[in-house]
Amino acid sequence: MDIEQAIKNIVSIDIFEEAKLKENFAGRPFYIDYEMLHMLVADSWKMKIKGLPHGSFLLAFYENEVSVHEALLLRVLKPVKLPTDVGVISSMVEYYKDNLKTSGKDNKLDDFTRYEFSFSGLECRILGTFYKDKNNSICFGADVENFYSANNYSVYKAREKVLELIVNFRDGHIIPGNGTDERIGFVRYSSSRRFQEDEKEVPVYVSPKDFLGKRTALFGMTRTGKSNTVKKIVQITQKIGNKAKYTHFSESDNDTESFVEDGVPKYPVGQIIFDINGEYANANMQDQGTAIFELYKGKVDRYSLMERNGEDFKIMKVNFYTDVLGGFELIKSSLRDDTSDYVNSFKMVDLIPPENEHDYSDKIRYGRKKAAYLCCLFSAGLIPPTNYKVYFEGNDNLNKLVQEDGKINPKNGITLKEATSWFTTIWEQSNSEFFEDYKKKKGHDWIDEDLKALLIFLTKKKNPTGRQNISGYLKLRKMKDLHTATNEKPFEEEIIEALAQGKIIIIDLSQGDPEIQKLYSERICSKIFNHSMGNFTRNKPNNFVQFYFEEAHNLFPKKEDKDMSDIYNRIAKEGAKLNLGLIYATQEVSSISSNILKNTQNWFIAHLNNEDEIKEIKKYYDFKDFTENLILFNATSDKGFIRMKTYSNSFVVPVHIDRFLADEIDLEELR
Ligand SMILES: Nc1ncnc2c1ncn2[C@@H]1O[C@H](COP(=O)(O)OP(=O)(O)OP(=O)(O)O)[C@@H](O)[C@H]1O
Repeated sequence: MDIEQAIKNIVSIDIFEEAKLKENFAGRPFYIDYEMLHMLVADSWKMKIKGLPHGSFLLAFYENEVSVHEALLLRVLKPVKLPTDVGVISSMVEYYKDNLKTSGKDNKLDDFTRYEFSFSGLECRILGTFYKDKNNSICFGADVENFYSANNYSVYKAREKVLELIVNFRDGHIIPGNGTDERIGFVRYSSSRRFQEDEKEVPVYVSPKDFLGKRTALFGMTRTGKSNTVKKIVQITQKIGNKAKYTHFSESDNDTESFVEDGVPKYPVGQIIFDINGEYANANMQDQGTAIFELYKGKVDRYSLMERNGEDFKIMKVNFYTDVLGGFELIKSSLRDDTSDYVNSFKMVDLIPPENEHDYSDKIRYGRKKAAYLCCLFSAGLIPPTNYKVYFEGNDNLNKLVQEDGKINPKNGITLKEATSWFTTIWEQSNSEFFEDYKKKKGHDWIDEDLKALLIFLTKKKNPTGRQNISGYLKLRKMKDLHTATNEKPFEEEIIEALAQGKIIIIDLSQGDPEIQKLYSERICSKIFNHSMGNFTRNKPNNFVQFYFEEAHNLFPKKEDKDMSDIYNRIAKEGAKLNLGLIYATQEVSSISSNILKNTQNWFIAHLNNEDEIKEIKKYYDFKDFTENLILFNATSDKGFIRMKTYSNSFVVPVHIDRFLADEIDLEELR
């Protein structure tokens, strides 16, 4: 049966008919308020319904009036005391003291006592109410509008089709069935599955619409199945992207809707994975050929930091001489933590070309600054393009200072080597008469603040006549690995184009140190963000682009970081309007900035091993009901066992995520 049919079948279920089967009876409530319900359960009832694991879904039906169709949705939380418990406990203890057997075949309990002992109380959270509206269709409200005295209700365990309807119920009214939903896993309540193994597997579907342009978090310790879940989401996204109505942007399109009517995206969906460990970009032994690049050949472009012999990788290098601003951004990010005075002044230099073409003086000053900056790159060992020359306005007197015959004239174009020696002489002679006279005449220095910062960096001398006593341009040597002298199209432009066509881009950062990983992911994200913002402000359409980050704690701003200009904060806050989605995985929930957490709509939580992380999770949705269970973990059987809250689902559902397997990718996806 295909998924569409399966979903249609769920929709046709009437829980008011099908949930109230005798064999699903779980107990009778004795206390009820707006949030909690306490009920009486018996061991025999529990046996019949194959147990009541923590987190399982129950339905409490109001039974007093035939015309009222109302059922409270409950989640099993923990045992609660019954008024009769004191008597039961003391009687049980008496049996123990008398060394009388209370269990097994030849136990010594009389029928009445055995009956009394078999009851217990159970506390359940009320998650909301299912009811029928005037049109007789089933709706869900995430609270309780009214409750009657407890004796009016009977509680049933939600199983099979009824459970399927509950866990796949969306948005109050919208029930899955629009043909775009995809299976992600099946309902799983607990690590132990003695009873659950006998029960029919109940599939859980997600709406890809929940992920597109939204923020999704995957939290869990290492080896708990986060990457597997990411791969499932990539697969689901790819499937819906294939259904896009148009393959290209239409120039005349000024309709800002991102979806066509049936929840299908208008344009293909681009996906970009920042692959810190290289597990998406490279063949992965442990996962038996489930590396994304192998499965989606032809749809994937892989980028690497280094040349990869014989492998189909594009190299991410920047030509620092032609992309001056882009290169300078990389340099500034790499010097972010260097706060010495002269480095700070260097980082503050403004290399943006003057806007006003006719401001001659500004243009001349900019020309000098740019040339001095390029000399710093050259001195640091970044190879310039062949026959590269710089042109800037010097001064006849200064040219003579550099060489008696004044032959090195920057106005006519000079090599970077010549320019370096030109600037070095100028700085060393900057106390000479020419500069004093200039200042007297013009009221400002020939060497302005920006040029001064660059010349200090270039000559390694803070004092023009002093010794070389700082590192200066040597600090740029690490940029050599990021630089290329070729004149190809910048790789970010290629990436943006490929994303618009709905490709999957994998950025293999596994060969870079953490600083390089940060630099690259920030740079690429900023370029994509700015491109989308440009489209947005010009009223042009943006297709959906989904960003995937593993080990997000290494890249994202820290919790205490309130810098809203940070690119990840911006994607989290403004991404929705630009159709940019964010999917991030980490084991350190507590280190993620609250701006990002607050803007996260989809949550997948696997095992977490400490209180700090759990404390953070507790603050969101109804995860507080699961905190104790999240600490428990069985390394063999619990991989992929998560608690999931998606945007359109009103409550957390415990799910075992399906394995991402190569042979399940159908040809349709690879179209
Ligand atoms: N849903 C699942 N069902 C069964 N096994 C799974 C599932 N998800 C993952 N696994 C198994 O667990 C292993 C670890 O999974 P995965 O790499 O997805 O974890 P992770 O949390 O991303 O780990 P890391 O943080 O180390 O990257 C996989 O090799 C796979 O064999």
